[in-house]
Amino acid sequence: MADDKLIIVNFWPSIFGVRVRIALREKGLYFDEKDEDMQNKSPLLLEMNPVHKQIPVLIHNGKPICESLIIVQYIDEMWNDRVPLLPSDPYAKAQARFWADFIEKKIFKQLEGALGEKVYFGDDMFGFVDIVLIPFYMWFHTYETYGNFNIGVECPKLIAWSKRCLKRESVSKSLEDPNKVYEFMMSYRKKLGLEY
Ligand SMILES: N[C@@H](CCC(=O)N[C@@H](CS)C(=O)NCC(=O)O)C(=O)O
Repeated sequence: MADDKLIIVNFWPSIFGVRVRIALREKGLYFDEKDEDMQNKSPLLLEMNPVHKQIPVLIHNGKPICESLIIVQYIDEMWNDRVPLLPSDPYAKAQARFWADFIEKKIFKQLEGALGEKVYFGDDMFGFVDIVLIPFYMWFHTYETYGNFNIGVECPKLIAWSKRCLKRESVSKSLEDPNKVYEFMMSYRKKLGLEY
């Protein structure tokens, strides 16, 4: 639909918001974004997501869709005439949903095993699981610094996969600069009175 109006209610460092950006860009869709002040949520956010009052919310022609995984699946179903983000085979689809759910629990090491030698999580097809996981990349530097570990040493295949994903315009245009995210975290912790 050419006259679709799409708005993401977002907060720029959010991993969840980036998923929505990537999915829309994979489908070649134009969207606007409204950045929220999370300390002072807008009436729009409270109206669009009255249950959780969280970003991201995708507003499609005035109607809100909440929860990033649900939003990405909505985008895939709504624009099913373009590159699919989920496989059509029910078993492969169930597997993709399983790993997306798993990512929500953030267990990277086992994801390294699930990726194996594949180009993307959906074999040659960049899709749902890739979209759900890649936004964490912009936080890797912050996790590593605060957690004092090196993701590249622990999970080299995940890092190589991240680089492949970053070659896609939908991903590189959607992710924020990891240094900017780190600076945001530092100033946030400072504001909370934490030393480091
Ligand atoms: N399960 C949600 C998580 C969204 C989420 O945690 N959003 C955070 C920002 S990254 C938020 O809005 N926090 C504000 C709050 O919880 O009051 C999703 O996948 O969309």
